[in-house]
Amino acid sequence: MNMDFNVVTSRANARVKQLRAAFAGQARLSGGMVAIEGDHLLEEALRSGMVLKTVFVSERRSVPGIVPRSVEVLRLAQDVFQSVVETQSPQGVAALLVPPVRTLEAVLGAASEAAPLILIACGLQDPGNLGTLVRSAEAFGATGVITTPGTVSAWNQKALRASVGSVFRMPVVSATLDEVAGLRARGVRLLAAVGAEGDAAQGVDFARACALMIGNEGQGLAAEWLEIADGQVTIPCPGPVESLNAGVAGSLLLYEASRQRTRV
Ligand SMILES: C[S@@+](CC[C@H](N)C(=O)[O-])C[C@H]1O[C@@H](n2cnc3c(N)ncnc32)[C@H](O)[C@@H]1O
Repeated sequence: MNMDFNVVTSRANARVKQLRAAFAGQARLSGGMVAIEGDHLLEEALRSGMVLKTVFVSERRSVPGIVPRSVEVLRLAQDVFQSVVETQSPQGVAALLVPPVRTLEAVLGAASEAAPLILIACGLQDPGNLGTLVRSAEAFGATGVITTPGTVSAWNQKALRASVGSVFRMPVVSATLDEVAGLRARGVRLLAAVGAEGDAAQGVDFARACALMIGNEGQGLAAEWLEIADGQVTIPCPGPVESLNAGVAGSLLLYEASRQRTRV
């Protein structure tokens, strides 16, 4: 299908409008689709088995060779392309994709996996932090990531970029307080990451099934999350800082869990 095409010169083109809505995070107008931009994310999306709806290329460049011939491709006039994309991208390629439907069950990992390792982002607002955490979760072998109500979407443009494609592969699911509390009945210990006065991370057993709850950048973990926790864990900081960045704290705890799990 993606051979040669007419150049779309109108911002009123239906697909262009969908792309713009997706970049703006307007799920209803975009038909629930997600926008991505740049060659690297496009490659990661395809490599990760994402279903691409449409690829958009600026008239100034060619269609990336990795795009399957079955995918719809639209060539946009340069001014139309630049008016739609999130950044002033020099790469001139963007795409609409259908995000995969994922369940809480997927976050627990395959039944053959003895001990789920879950990262729970409790009210994180910074998409860079969330993307970083999803990337670290994949790097350190977590089974999935949960976002709680009020947390920025993992499909946000900045979160996608910070995850460098991990969002395409890691199960990231939204869950309520009750659903998270319900994980305890599945044998998952809920560990609240707190800046001070928790058990020192290196003495906590992360090898058993557990979920690490990371709090909001400003307020930390709200009382209701602390109440359902089975324990509190702190990364000791000898330096005179009040707390660590949420993305850093979660990544360090995931590293410690991975270190314990892969110890021989
Ligand atoms: C920037 S901190 C929040 C700071 C907030 N003022 C507070 O009092 O909690 C964001 C989150 O990172 C995690 N965190 C930060 N420093 C940590 C540490 N030293 N040990 C464990 N978790 C930490 C906690 O989950 C915290 O809620």
